[in-house]
This record gives sequence, structure tokens and C-alpha cells, in this order.
Amino acid sequence: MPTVKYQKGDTVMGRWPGSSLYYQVKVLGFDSKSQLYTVIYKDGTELELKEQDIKSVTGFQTRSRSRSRSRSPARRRSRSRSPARTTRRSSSRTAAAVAATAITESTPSSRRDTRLKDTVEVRLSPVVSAYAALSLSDYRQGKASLFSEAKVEAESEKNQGPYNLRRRKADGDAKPAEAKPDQPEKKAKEAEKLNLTKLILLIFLLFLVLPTGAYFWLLFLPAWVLFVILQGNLTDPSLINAPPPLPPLDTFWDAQALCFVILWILFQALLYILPVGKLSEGMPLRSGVRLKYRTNGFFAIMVSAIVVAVAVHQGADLTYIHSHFLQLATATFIISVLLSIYLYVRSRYAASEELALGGNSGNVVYDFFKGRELNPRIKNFDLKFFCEMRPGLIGWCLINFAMALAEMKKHNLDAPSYAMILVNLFQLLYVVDGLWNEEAILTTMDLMHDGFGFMLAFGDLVWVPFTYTLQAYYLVLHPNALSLPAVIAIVTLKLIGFYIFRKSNSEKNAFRRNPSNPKLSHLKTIPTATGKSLLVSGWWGVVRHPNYLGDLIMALAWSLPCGFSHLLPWYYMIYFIILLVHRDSRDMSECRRKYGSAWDEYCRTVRYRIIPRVY
Ligand SMILES: NC(=O)C1=CN([C@@H]2O[C@H](COP(=O)(O)OP(=O)(O)OC[C@H]3O[C@@H](n4cnc5c(N)ncnc54)[C@H](OP(=O)(O)O)[C@@H]3O)[C@@H](O)[C@H]2O)C=CC1
Ligand SMILES: CC(C)CCC[C@@H](C)[C@H]1CC=C2C3=C(CC[C@@]21C)[C@@]1(C)CC[C@H](O)C(C)(C)[C@@H]1CC3
Repeated sequence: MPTVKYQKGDTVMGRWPGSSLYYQVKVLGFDSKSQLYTVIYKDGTELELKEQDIKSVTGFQTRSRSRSRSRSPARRRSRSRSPARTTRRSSSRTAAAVAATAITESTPSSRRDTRLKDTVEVRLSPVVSAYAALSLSDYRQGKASLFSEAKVEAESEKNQGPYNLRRRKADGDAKPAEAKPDQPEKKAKEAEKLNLTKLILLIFLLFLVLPTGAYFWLLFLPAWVLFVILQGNLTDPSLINAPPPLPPLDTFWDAQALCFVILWILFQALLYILPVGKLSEGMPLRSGVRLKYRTNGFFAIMVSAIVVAVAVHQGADLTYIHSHFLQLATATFIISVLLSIYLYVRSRYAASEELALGGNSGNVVYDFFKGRELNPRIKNFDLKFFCEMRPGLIGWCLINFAMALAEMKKHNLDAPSYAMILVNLFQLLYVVDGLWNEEAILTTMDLMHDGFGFMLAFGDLVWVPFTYTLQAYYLVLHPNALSLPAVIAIVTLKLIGFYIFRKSNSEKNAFRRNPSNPKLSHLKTIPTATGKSLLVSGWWGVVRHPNYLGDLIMALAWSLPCGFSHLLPWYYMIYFIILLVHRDSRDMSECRRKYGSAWDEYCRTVRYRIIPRVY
């Protein structure tokens, strides 16, 4: 019988995931099946740790004492209180103070985790000395508990400029965020509102999160794609009526459509592997490794556009895409299923540190759906990155263009309608922007945290090209005339959305890549125990997901050109609200788990999630 080394209630040192920092934690239990200990950190964060990530407290005592006597916490404190500090320095130093509450596994810097350097040391010059400045006994006496010191300092420094949580004037509130005492009734009302939202979310999440929900989604998602495609071909489509009768089975299949899809994917794969464009580094993995990605998406869409233009010039009839939409979708669906099976099988042989957190429930269907492996690669060919950024995304523009040609053919037009032009240009801008800033995708949730399984494979290859194109598909059979003022209003809305979306995504990406970036030095930040900081001003101080806000405004501008006669072209807007609300709540709990009380502080400072003063 294997013995359990640490018992419930034991106080031990637990490694913070992905770093070599150790914090004092209490053991809450041990799961013999997963061989993981559940531990709780001083700030209340619960995590599951492997035995090798846990050390006894005594082992640390001797090591840290020898390093700690050189400087007292008081000295460190006085040194750091220089009035000349800038915000960046201040937040860095505060982060250093937080980091100082942790103890590195090994003293010599040569043995220190290189990833830690990326996240803490490189940008926080005082960290190394701060490590040495704090003794374990100080730490254990609570003089510098995991988060409290950062908090005390934040509190004392409020209104002094550095690490100042005072809201900006532009936010319309000059009082410090935490200085506003909430009224009890207001609190009760808020709690009630929160409970209702939580209940609705819970019902929705039950389907998505429970292993049994995966069965539902596996059947529902392809059925939904089929449903909307069939609806789009009706004169009076409806999202709420009973589905139209299924066409005979053989109408789904077209060998030529399958060949076209395979050719398209191979063509995109070829462009992806060409040694053109930048090799970008992904975020550090749990092992500390940073994968490299060929970010030549803009090059890929340019070459694709030239090839398509030449093909059309040579007489290729792209309206085939409109007339064989169902068959092309079926062919792509088959490929996504085969790919998902391959991904699941190979994940069975993957090492545990290569697996995503969350896709390893042991339930085959659930794991197949969610995806197990974080970054499945064939040599340097990253399957998740490729599928997310290339065939489906560029295919989306190709299909939209084909729909514009189909509209002209169907209605004998010399040029596409205004509505069709707007939809095409708006979505083209969205895709081209995504590919131009391809590196930014490396700091998104899908790339950093999610496993690659059916959900994303199907999402990338089928869902994106065959449902995100519904507005253009709809307009072929359902033209909608637009007045010039309407065009101007819609274009303005799109540009506002795009500006918010791009600015906020770039701000976060630039900050994550280089927290000391001088261009961002005016932004206020909150340090967290992981060494990473959170932005609390700029776009990320307006709402907690400003990028979702911009994206939703753009989605509105995509549907408006189609008018209000039917719900079908509004499908994307409805779906997107659900998707982003769900992603936001998933991200909130993930960040709460990662950042503990620092995250709570962020949420107190930035109170709304996506829409200021509404949600
Ligand atoms: N068209 C479509 O179908 C879809 C589009 N999107 C778009 O893709 C983009 C990426 O979205 P998504 O990956 O969901 O989410 P985000 O790009 O918002 O990434 C969330 C992560 O950002 C980091 N973060 C959160 N708050 C802060 C902060 N205050 N300061 C610094 N870092 C912070 C956290 O990661 P950490 O701290 O670990 O770095 C968090 O996990 C968005 O613009 C979204 O609108 C998304 C889904 C679908
Ligand atoms: C099938 C499910 C119900 C949902 C699957 C979700 C996926 C389709 C989306 C998850 C995140 C995505 C992103 C983009 C496309 C849709 C998916 C894959 C994105 C590549 C679109 C272009 C943007 O500029 C972006 C910011 C790069 C997007 C990143 C997230």
C-alpha cells in the first residue's frame, strides 16, 4: 500500500505552479486516484499539488535563514519608499515585496528557474535582494504574509501616485475605489442580482461543464450548423421554428467538396510551414519552456487572396461555395471528427505536464470534447495554433467573397449590395487584423490554457467558416437595401468597436510580453503572488474584459446591415453574447484561482465585467 507523506492539517511549503517559489500552505487532503494533494495558501487560494512540489517546512528553515539576515524588512521598506518612484517602479517593487514572501527552492541563481526570471526577476531589479531580505521566520510570524504586505503597501500608498488605486478622472469617479463604503441595501440588491445571474449561468454551465453535458454538445453543435445552413436557404428563415425536413442523405455528400476542403487545408499548411515571417515565443508553459510559433498569418492571407484572384480570373466559379455550402460543411465536419479522434488518441501517450488543466476528467467523451493535450505538435507544426488561425479563419473570408459573387449572379448585379460589401469588409478587417497581430493570440485563453479537442477543432474548422458567414449567406437570398445615413452609422459603430477591441488587446498583449514596456509606464498595476501583475487602468481599468466589449460592438455592426426581417443574421450576435459571458465567467474563476486576493482587489477596483455600469 503506498503511504501518504503529508497528512491533512500539516503545514508545509508548496510550490507555486509554474515557478520555483514556495509558500507556506496547509494540506487539506490527498486524492489517491490523481495522487494530488489539495492545499490552501494563506490568501485562501486552493490548489492541487504533486508530492514533488511540496517540501517540509524544516527543510526551508535552514536554507532561508542563512540568506535572510543581511537586510531587515524595515530597511527594505525604507529603501523602497522613495518619493521619486514612478508607478512602474512602485508596482514592480511591490511585486518584489510580494515575491519576497516566497522562498526560492534553490539558492544559487544558476539553479533558479529561468521562467521565474521571465516573470519576476527580469523586470523587477530589486527582487534578488528582496529575496535575501526576508527571513522565513518573519514570513512565518506573518510580518510579510503572502498577500497582506502588498495590500498594506497598496493601502498606505493610495493617492500618492505610485500603485495608486484611485480611479482616473475619465472614469467619472475621483474617489479611491476602495474608499467607497457600500450601503447595506445596495449590497443586498447587488447580491440578489448576482444570485440570479449566477443561477442562470449555472444552468447554462451545467451543460457545458458536467461530463454529461459533453454528450449534449457533441450532438447539438453539428446539428445546429446543419440547422442554420438549411434555414439560410429558405425564403422565410427562422431560428425558432421547427427545423425544416432533412434533405435526402446523399445530398450531404460530395466527393469533390471533400477534395476542395482537403486541398484548402493542405495549401494553408504549406503556407504555414514556409520559413517566412517571424518566429514568436508563446507564454511560458508549466514546465518553464516557451514554444515557438511561426506567425506568418498575414503573409498566408495575402498569398491566399492572390491565388483566389488568379483562379477567378482564370474562370473558376466561386459560387460553387454557395451552391455546395452544405456539402462543404459536411466534408469539413468529417475532417474535424477525424482530427479530434487523432488528438484524443495521441493525448493518451502525452506526458502529464503536456496536458491542459481541466480536460482530464477520466470521462472519455468529456475529454474527447474538451481536449486533453495543451499544445499538440507534429515536430514544429502546432496543430491548435494552425487550426485556430488559418484554414477556418481565412476560409471565412473566402466564403464571404464567394457569397458576394453568388449575390451578384443571383440578382444580376454589376456589384454586390451595400449590405454585402459592409459585411465582407467588416469581417475581412476582423480577420486581417487578427492575422496581422497574430502574436497576440499567444496570450489568449485558448492558446494558454485550453486543451485541443473536438470543441476547438470543430469550432475552428466548421463553426467559424460555416456559421460566422451566415450574414453573407443570408444576404444572397435576402437582400436588404441600406440608405447612406444607415451605412455611415453602421460604419461608425464598427470603427468604435474595432478601436476598443484592438487597443485593449494590444495593451494586454504588450504588457504580458514586456511588463516594463516604457509605453505602458503610465498604467497602474496590481502585483500578484505569481510575479505577474494585473492592469488596473487604461482599457483594463474600464471593465474587466474591454476586448469583449469591442468585439460585441463589432458583432452588432455585422448584423445591422442585414436588417430586422429575420432573426437568422442576428444569430452571431446572440451566440456571441452567450459565448463571451461564459468565457468571462470561466476566466474570472481561473484568475481567482491563480491570483487569489490580488484578483479580488482587481474586481473591487474594476467593478464591471464587460459593459460599464451594466454588466
Ligand atoms: N470571434 C470569436 O469567436 C471570438 C473572439 N474572441 C476574442 O479573442 C480575444 C481573446 O479573448 P480571450 O482569450 O477569451 O480572453 P483575453 O484575451 O481577455 O484573456 C484573458 C486573460 O487575460 C489576462 N488578464 C485578465 N485581466 C487582466 C488584467 N487586468 N491585466 C493583465 N492581464 C489580464 C489573464 O491571463 P494571464 O493573467 O494568465 O495572462 C486572463 O486569463 C478577445 O478580444 C475576444 O473578444 C474570443 C472568443 C471568440
Ligand atoms: C464550437 C463552440 C461553441 C465554440 C468554439 C469557439 C471558437 C470558435 C472560438 C474560440 C476562440 C476563438 C477566437 C477566434 C475565432 C473563434 C474562436 C476559435 C479568433 C481567432 C477570431 C479572430 C480574432 O481577431 C481573434 C482575437 C484572433 C480570435 C481569437 C479567439
